[in-house]
Amino acid sequence: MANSNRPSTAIAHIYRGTFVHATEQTALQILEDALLGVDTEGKIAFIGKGEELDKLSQTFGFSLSEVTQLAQHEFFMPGMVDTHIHAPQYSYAGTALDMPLLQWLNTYTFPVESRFKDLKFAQEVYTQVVRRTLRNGTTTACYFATIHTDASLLLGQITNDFGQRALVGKVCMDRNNSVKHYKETIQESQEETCRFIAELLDKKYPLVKPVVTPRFALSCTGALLGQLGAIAKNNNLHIQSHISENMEEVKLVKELFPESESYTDVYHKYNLLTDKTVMAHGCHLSDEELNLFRETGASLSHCPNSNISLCSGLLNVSNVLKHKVKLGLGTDVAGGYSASMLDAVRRTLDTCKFLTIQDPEHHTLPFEEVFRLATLGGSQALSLDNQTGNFEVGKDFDALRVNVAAPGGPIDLIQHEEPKILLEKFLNLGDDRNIMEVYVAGRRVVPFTEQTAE
Ligand SMILES: O=c1[nH]c(=O)c2nc[nH]c2[nH]1
Ligand SMILES: [Zn+2]
Repeated sequence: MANSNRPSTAIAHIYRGTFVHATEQTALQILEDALLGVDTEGKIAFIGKGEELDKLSQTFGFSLSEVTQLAQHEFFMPGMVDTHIHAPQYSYAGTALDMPLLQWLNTYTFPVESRFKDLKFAQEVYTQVVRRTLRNGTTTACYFATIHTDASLLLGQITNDFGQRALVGKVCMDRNNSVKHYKETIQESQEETCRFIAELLDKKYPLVKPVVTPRFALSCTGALLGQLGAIAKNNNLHIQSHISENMEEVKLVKELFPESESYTDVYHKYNLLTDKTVMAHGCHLSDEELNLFRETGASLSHCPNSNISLCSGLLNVSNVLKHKVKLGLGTDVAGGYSASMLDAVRRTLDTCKFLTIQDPEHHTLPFEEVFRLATLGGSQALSLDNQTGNFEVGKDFDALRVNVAAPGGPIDLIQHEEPKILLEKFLNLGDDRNIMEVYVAGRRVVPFTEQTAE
């Protein structure tokens, strides 16, 4: 039986072939010889079996010649969701990985981010990061920008122009003892956040939304955290920040906020933990703190490349999932040196294995579960799972057309592999050469068009 609704809008595209995705019930569902229809609004109109072609074509009013057939080693998978990435830090990605977090921020990050007052520089870096992430299969990204409102608005414009789904945050910080010119007064931070939200919403970009972004507890006074919690609540907005990334940071937060029971409690007190909150890292959270995440509906972004590169810690993903906390993956450019979500998948698997080496009782995640985290898990972590994350009728068609045997690509196929093996090979060995096309809300955004080409 085809899973179909009565058509309300016309069908724009029909694809036939293998589709792989995650669902609530199963980490990897494989649909072989499936038919998927996308309507003119970019939504999935039906998913059926190849043998139902005649019936579907009558119901939905398309002709058989409109069907695009995937080749033998091709499949569609949902676009990947990068739940945590710093767009300005792309300017030094792949360098500056020789210090722990707080020294790294003071030495590299703050001086570079302060340059984004310059809109020309911002335009250059932000265009590159959006192009690079899209080409690597990130259909949704949750971005930190910098404290500069106009440059942050520019990032919103660029994601919209390229057709990437995005949450964009103007960073808020009214504390910075080391790079004194890179901070705001509490009043500036509050007023500029309101201006950023109003101006971005005013643009009515269909896929781009603002996210309230206190950098982390050490960069903000309690008063600012409280104001940002109120702004998010009054406007029903997403919230993003960092939590419990490295031990020195956790210790300093305790000293700075002695009235709070834990790092998580600091954010909770200021109404910053909601079901639209995503917190990066969480490597050193206690079980009680994880319970508070679950109770509030807040989620975590696992950023394994960054956790390893800055020697911050190893997140125990199994324990997070055991506590039923929503979890996605993040590249955390540039603490993480790679802007590719395929790297985040691999480093997630590596981190599990490090933990298993340390403790053979530790349960290593199967690759299927990590695939789910990179797609559906990320959409849930960003509370966007009613729009994206998998192939369900009514969701937007956010998808990657993968050819595991792409000519000139990095994968040699020795045998006729089944779809599950093709996906495993792509996740472990593939790169952008295997991603033939990227779709966001039904629109093909890679290869780039004349408008989005250099
Ligand atoms: O990985 C990180 N990158 C950052 O830019 C940052 N700021 C606060 N905490 C942070 N952690
Ligand atoms: Zn970060």
